[in-house]
Amino acid sequence: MGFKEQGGESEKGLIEAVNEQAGELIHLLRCSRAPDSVLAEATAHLQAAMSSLAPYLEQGEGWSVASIASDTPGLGWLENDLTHCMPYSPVSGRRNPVAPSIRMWRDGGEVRGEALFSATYAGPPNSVHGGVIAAVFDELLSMANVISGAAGFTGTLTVKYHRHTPLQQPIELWAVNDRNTGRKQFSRAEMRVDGEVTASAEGLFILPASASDEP
Ligand SMILES: CC(C)(COP(=O)(O)OP(=O)(O)OC[C@H]1O[C@@H](n2cnc3c(N)ncnc32)[C@H](O)[C@@H]1OP(=O)(O)O)[C@@H](O)C(=O)NCCC(=O)NCCSC(=O)Cc1ccccc1
Repeated sequence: MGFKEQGGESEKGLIEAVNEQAGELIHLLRCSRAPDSVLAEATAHLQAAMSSLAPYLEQGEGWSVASIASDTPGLGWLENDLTHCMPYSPVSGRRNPVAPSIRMWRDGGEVRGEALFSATYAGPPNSVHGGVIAAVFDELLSMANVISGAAGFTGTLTVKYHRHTPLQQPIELWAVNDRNTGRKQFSRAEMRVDGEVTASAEGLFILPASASDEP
């Protein structure tokens, strides 16, 4: 996988803006208790929006089937925005409305970031769903691999849930690639709240035997 560095700010075009709005829509659907008349009105608006978009649905091979951006020249990632190379990711993609609010950046040989989970991602009361936490770790560990020079497939992901990870509070993200041995990549990551670890993870990622199998 040939990631290359790019300079400048990532452009937030209409595609990212409309996805941000759709994310807010998901939040409103998940958290509001609107009367039937309002739900019917909202449904009509949504059907109109779906009718507008449907003719532009892409099928088969192409950018829409991968979280990695084949429409981003060179699969570029930015030092201050590691999610740039996976805009369609369900975990961090700004062109995917199901993704929670996540930023990740490079800090030397480590990945740092911040996440804020709305009630859309709730599991236990006031807490982030454990499966969502695992998904974020998968992405975070992958980013630690990316900045080490290559990203393999997740082979084994081990998550330890130390305490509840709260909703609606900034969650500090951290990850590092410890070592690469042959085709194996070993990485660690943590989520912290006010400096306290709420969850940690270890990942063993496997680089493909041939370049044609790259993730
Ligand atoms: C590629 C591989 C993981 C391994 O297959 P092969 O290449 O044929 O492996 P081979 O048999 O040649 O063994 C080589 C060495 O590796 C070891 N080893 C092998 N497997 C495991 C293991 N599971 N766990 C631990 N170790 C394992 C094995 O013992 C051997 O060790 P040895 O040399 O004897 O010491 C394959 O099973 C697969 O595709 N799985 C599905 C992966 C998948 O779907 N993941 C989720 C989606 S990706 C994602 O989400 C990340 C992402 C996010 C965003 C964007 C981008 C990425």
